[in-house]
Amino acid sequence: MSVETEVAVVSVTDLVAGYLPGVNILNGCNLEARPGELIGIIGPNGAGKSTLLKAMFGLVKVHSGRVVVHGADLTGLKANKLVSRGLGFVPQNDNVFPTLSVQENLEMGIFQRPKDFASRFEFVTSLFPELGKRRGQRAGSLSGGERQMVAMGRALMMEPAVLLLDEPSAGLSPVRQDETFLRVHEINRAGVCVIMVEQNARRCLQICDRAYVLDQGRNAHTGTGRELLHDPKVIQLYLGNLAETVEREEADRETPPPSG
Ligand SMILES: Nc1ncnc2c1ncn2[C@@H]1O[C@H](COP(=O)(O)OP(=O)(O)OP(=O)(O)O)[C@@H](O)[C@H]1O
Repeated sequence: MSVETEVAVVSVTDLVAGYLPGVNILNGCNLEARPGELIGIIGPNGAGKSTLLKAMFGLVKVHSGRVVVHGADLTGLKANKLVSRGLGFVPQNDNVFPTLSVQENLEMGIFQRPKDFASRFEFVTSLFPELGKRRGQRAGSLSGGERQMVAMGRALMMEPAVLLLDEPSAGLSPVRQDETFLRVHEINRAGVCVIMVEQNARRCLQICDRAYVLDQGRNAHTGTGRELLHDPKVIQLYLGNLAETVEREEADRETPPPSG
């Protein structure tokens, strides 16, 4: 075992997984997240990014390979077991109970440890003060960005060591997307290791410590967010052309990403 693997919060090794027998979507993915890291997963449509998160969270059948959390092999465990072993997952869709209030949604997040509700509610509302103010409001009546906060808040109730986020900015307006990236950054700064799948690759690379580019169910590139943002191959294949990159960087300089 390498030193890096020993200190990893999560390590995924040679993961082969898929929805149907004999049809692999992941063809040997590897990923590692160390304490306090914000990890991005980007890549083209259909690359298997969401499938990787779902396989880590026991929602997709793993055919071979391993998912290790804090040194324990948790491959193939069911989601409820994984939650109590330190994994949190926020799916892209249907991630709140719309008929329940904000507070009830957060209570659902910690039904396994109801006695800890008050202290975790305090932590979550320190990150998302709006949720405290709207605790009695039905989640279904919130905006897309607010619902995303409820979903992240609910996953944070169980004090996860690692939070898996599937496209948190999907379907939000550019302003709300920026706000969501800021929130993700704050969650990470509060000490939670975050692994985030994102369609908005550029924004994701700007805030993450390291990222993995997936293509056809395999690792295609790995590096720091900064390295990948400036890697000509990654730019050409996944971020648009160079001229566009320079143009966008100039625009981004006017609206800088959250500083760490
Ligand atoms: N429930 C499912 N049953 C069968 N195949 C599925 C299912 N969900 C996804 N797939 C297939 O798995 C492949 C990878 O999908 P996945 O959603 O992981 O890709 P992605 O990289 O997250 O793509 P996108 O950026 O478009 O969301 C696709 O070919 C998709 O059709």
